[in-house]
Amino acid sequence: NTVHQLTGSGRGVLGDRKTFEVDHKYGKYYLKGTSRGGGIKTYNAYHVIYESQLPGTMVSSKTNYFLDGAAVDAHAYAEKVYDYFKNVHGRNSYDGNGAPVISSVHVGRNWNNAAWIGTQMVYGDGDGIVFRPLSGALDVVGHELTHAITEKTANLEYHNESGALNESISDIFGAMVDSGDWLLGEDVYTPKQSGDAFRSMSNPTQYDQPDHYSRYVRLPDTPDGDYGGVHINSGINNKAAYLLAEGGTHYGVNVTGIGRAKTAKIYYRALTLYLTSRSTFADMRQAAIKAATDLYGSASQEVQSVKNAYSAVGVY
Ligand SMILES: O=C(NO)[C@]12CC[C@H](CC1)C2
Ligand SMILES: [Ca+2]
Ligand SMILES: [Zn+2]
Repeated sequence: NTVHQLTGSGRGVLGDRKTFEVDHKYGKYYLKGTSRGGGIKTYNAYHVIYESQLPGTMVSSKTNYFLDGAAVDAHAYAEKVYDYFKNVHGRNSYDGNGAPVISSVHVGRNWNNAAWIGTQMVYGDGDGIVFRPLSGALDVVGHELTHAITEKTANLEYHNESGALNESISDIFGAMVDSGDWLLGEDVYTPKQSGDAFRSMSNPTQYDQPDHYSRYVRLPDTPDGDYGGVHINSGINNKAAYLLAEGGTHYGVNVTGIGRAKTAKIYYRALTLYLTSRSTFADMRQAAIKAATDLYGSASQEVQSVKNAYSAVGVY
C-alpha cells in the first residue's frame, strides 16, 4: 500500500536538523503523517487552559520547514518510537491495532514534566533550569508511549510495586529506543549542567533510587508519596534489566549479560503475556523467567541470567 509520503524538516529542541512525515492541505503543511498505523499528529497546546481543550491546534507551517523545536521533536521521535515497536516487536502502535499517536507540546506553563494521559502524550516546556522542553529527549518520548502500551497490556496499577514496575518498564523501553546509553532524560535535564541525567539504570543510586530490594522505599500511596514511590523504587527493576543486558557483579552476584536486543524481547514478552495489573517484583522475576524460557529454552544462558539478575537485586 504505497502511501505518498510528504517530507518536512526542522530543527529539534537541541538545534539538530531532522526530517519527518507531513501533510499538505489548503496551502499549508501540517505535522501529520498517515503512513504509520492510524497516523501520527502533533499539536500546539500553548493557549490551552483546561485538559478538555486538548490536543490544541495541529502544528502547521506555510512551507515544509518547521520552526517549533519542541513540536519537531515530539513528532519525529513519535515516528521513531512507533517504528521501534513495529519493526522490533511487531506491534502496530500502542494498542497493537494502529491507534493514532497524538502529542501536544507547550502544555502548561514552564511545566517540568511529560505524561501519557490515557488518550495522548503531553509535554511541558520545562522552566529552563530543571528541564528544557521535554519532547527533546527520545528516551522520554519512548518512556511516555510505553506507558500507553503498558496500559493496553498488563495495565500495571500505578502505585506501590506494580506502579514501580510500570515506571521501570517505561524506562527500559525508553532506554532501548534511545539505544546509546542507560540514562533517562539526559538530553533535556538541567540545560545549564552537562553530564547529568534524571535517572540512571546502570547506577540508580546516583540519582537517589534504590538498586536492591532491601533498599525498597516505603512511601504513602498518595500523590505526595509518589503513589508509594513509583519513580523511586523503579530503580530496583531498572538495575535488574541493566544487569541482564550488560552483565556485572552486584552485591556479590555475577550476571552474564545477554545484550540489549534479547533483554528487550524478554521484557516485551513478559509485559504483553505474563504481567498483570497487580504484579509484584516477585511476579516480575517469574514473568521474565517464563518469557526467557519461551524464547531461549529452560536450560539457556538467557534464563540463568534472568535468575541471576533478579537475585542480584534481591528479588526472588
Ligand atoms: O517518569 C516520568 N513520568 O512518569 C517522567 C519524569 C521526567 C521525565 C518526563 C516524565 C520522565
Ligand atoms: Ca538516554
Ligand atoms: Zn513514567
